[in-house]
Amino acid sequence: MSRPAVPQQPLLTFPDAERSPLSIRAKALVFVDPRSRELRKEVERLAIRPAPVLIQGETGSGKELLARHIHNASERSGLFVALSCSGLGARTAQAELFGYVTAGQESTVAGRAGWFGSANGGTLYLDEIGDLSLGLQEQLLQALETGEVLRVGANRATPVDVRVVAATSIDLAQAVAAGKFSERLYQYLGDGLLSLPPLRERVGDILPMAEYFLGIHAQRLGLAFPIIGERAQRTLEAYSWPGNTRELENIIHFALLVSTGDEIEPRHLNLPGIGDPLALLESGFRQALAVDDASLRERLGRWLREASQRLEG
Ligand SMILES: Nc1ncnc2c1ncn2[C@@H]1O[C@H](COP(=O)(O)OP(=O)(O)OP(=O)(O)O)[C@@H](O)[C@H]1O
Repeated sequence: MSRPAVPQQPLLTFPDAERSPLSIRAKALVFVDPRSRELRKEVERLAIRPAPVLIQGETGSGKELLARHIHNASERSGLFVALSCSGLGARTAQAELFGYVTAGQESTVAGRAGWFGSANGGTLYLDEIGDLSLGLQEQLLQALETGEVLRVGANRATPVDVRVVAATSIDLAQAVAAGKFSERLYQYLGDGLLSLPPLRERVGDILPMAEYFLGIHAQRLGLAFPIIGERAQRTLEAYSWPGNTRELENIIHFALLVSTGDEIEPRHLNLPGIGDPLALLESGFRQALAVDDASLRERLGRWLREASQRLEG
């Protein structure tokens, strides 16, 4: 039996308020490292299935970009609606997510439809799904399983055709074990699990991404396109990138603005430790401790101690 059509809602504003103003939305996925290329194959495979997807990855690693890519590759005709579950109001979350009806019908169309209804025919991206309350997790699962939502204040359920792509930066299996996340929803979403490795484990992506960000920011700002010098390249590859791709983009944007010649050098990279002599000495100490030869280790240690005393004095 075919379902009654649900009108498409003319929306949307994406909740971008928490994003760094420096960050721009990449138009392309830069996936060069062998691990990323494997992941890409998995993404293409999952994208064309109607099933939900769960993307697990550290903050800034590219989960939303991947979700957009999945939506585009799925050829679903509706909108891609991005929602951060951590941004939902404690008391209004249910109405925000599933919509509501009011006697006077004075609310806006978007308000009535809720995020779920707004993604009808398209994809609902639920960032940090672990932040959803257990009650809403159950309602979400029910909506996904039945293809219907019950708006707050409504007597009848409304049919919806929504594909969910959820994302998390925490290990949801642990949240399930701790009783904080619904096991059934985890199993439902986990059918399409994508694990996005942190940037430090995709070293082959670092320089191509750096070049890519340099290109788009240089073009946007009308600046000449400097090259990334050999030493700066090694520095970028050796850094641990706790903020992942978003941090890399910010570092490259900064380097573009502060470099004067036609080459980016390590001193242009605003990374912890670079240009800070005490931090350099600290890393020297660490390396000296690892030296096999005891007398050399002792001499290096003495020399480094003297140097740091001079610096501190
Ligand atoms: N593979 C990639 N190629 C090009 N740009 C990328 C890639 N991955 C991420 N980016 C860019 O890095 C930035 C961060 O990505 P995104 O917002 O998708 O990360 P996220 O994991 O969803 O972050 P958060 O955990 O904060 O929600 C964005 O500007 C995005 O366009």
